[in-house]
Amino acid sequence: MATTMLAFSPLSNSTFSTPFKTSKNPQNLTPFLALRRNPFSIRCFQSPETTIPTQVQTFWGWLSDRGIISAKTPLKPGIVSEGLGLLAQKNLAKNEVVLEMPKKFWISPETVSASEIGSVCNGLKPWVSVALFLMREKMLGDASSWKPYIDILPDCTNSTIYWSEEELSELQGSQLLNTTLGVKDLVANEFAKLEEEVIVPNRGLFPFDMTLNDFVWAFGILRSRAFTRLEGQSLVLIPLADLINHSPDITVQDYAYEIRGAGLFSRELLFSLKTPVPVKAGDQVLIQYDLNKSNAELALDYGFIESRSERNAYTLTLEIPESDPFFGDKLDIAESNGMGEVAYFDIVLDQPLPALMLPYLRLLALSGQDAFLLESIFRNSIWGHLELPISRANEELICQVIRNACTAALSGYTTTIEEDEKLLAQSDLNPRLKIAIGVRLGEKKVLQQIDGVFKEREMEMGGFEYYQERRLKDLGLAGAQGEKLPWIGEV
Ligand SMILES: C[S@@+](CC[C@H](N)C(=O)[O-])C[C@H]1O[C@@H](n2cnc3c(N)ncnc32)[C@H](O)[C@@H]1O
Repeated sequence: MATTMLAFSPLSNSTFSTPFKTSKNPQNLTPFLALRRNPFSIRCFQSPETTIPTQVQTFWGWLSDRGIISAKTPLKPGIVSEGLGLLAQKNLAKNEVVLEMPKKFWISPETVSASEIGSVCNGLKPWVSVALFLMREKMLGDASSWKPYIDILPDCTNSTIYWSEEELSELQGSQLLNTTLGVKDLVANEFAKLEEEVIVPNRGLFPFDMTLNDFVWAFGILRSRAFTRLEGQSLVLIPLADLINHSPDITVQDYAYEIRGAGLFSRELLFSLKTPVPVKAGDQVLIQYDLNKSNAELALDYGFIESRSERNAYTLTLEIPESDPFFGDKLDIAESNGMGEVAYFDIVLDQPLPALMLPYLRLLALSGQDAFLLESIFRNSIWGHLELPISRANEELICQVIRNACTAALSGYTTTIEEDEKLLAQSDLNPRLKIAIGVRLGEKKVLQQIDGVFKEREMEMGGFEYYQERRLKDLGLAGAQGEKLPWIGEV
């Protein structure tokens, strides 16, 4: 195997966020996005205040005028430690419906198509068109019919896309840093295209100074609050419902929301939100955003992380190098088994390696005397063989490559696990710094775990049964201990 690549993986299978995929890892820290902010400062909603801000009151009045809420509505917005949130107005039972929002109050790509800018948004990616719509509505100010909603949206969250260069430097060496820079790059590219193809040629519709910062704001809003797993919808903002915060204590898999018909004789669609757990009057209604997201994904999408160990993950990217003399055969075998030239493996702290990782690695490492297994007569049975050790040379190479990659990745961080643990024990840590330390610590622990797994394999290698021994045994030509009988040649 000439090279085995370890890199970050673009992950985003969000619930309450976006269908964006990131691509490559920028190599440096230079932010192309100058967000003017003091290090570790956050404007986002801070500790609870008792009075409801005027914008929230106006928003509530706006919803009430449109008949969306009434005296019977079992929740209302309030200031909580996560910013704004939804507070129960009465005791709520598990699975009780707390909000129903008709489709005409959603902001989706359809809303954009039907709007004044619809004709110039044809062909835009759904998220780009909604981001452009949001930016424009914000700039329209009083002239926007969405103003009461736009006014309650935060200027930023603690998502890493909003971090300053100094804040990002705390993530040095981490996959999250690469992913964040990749996402920012992607957003900047989309904005440049949008500016050239839509904004500038249609100045009549966009008579404002629209900057990359504005687009990043809109992107962050979508990433943190658009619902993406709704039937028939790519992404959709649901005012009021998007004030729901996340609770790490809610671990039910079922989604707390759905789209359903408004009634037997109505063709209207409703977004319906339920509380997944019972809530006492006055307490916050919360949901689980996504049980499958890693801390890095939570940090990127929403700007928070959790302490549960399974949120710590590291994505190994493995690739069949084109320079491999057996590239074609290996690719064919990978593809016949549902994989490809590149494979991403999410390794989770305290959990076993993904089942397909060792077979894929053995395939990548196949060479020399083992290469006969790549011949077409083995095509139907090869994957079964790869599920078990092939040869000592093959297994040694895998261990060596992975352990070297772990050492290289670990050397990229500027702090050790012990230093991070000490830092995290401090009280009053800035939330962004806490996220940075938590994520880099988690990544390092996973890397250490991977290294440990392959170190153990190296030590156990002498006791493994390899392909040739299995084959001899199958043919009844090996002794009880797998030793080759003296008169046996190659099989
Ligand atoms: C869908 S919005 C929820 C409403 C939001 N709190 C607000 O003030 O507009 C998601 C954002 O809320 C905040 N949030 C939600 N749950 C949180 C949690 N458990 N811890 C910290 N922040 C949270 C994060 O800023 C996240 O990006």
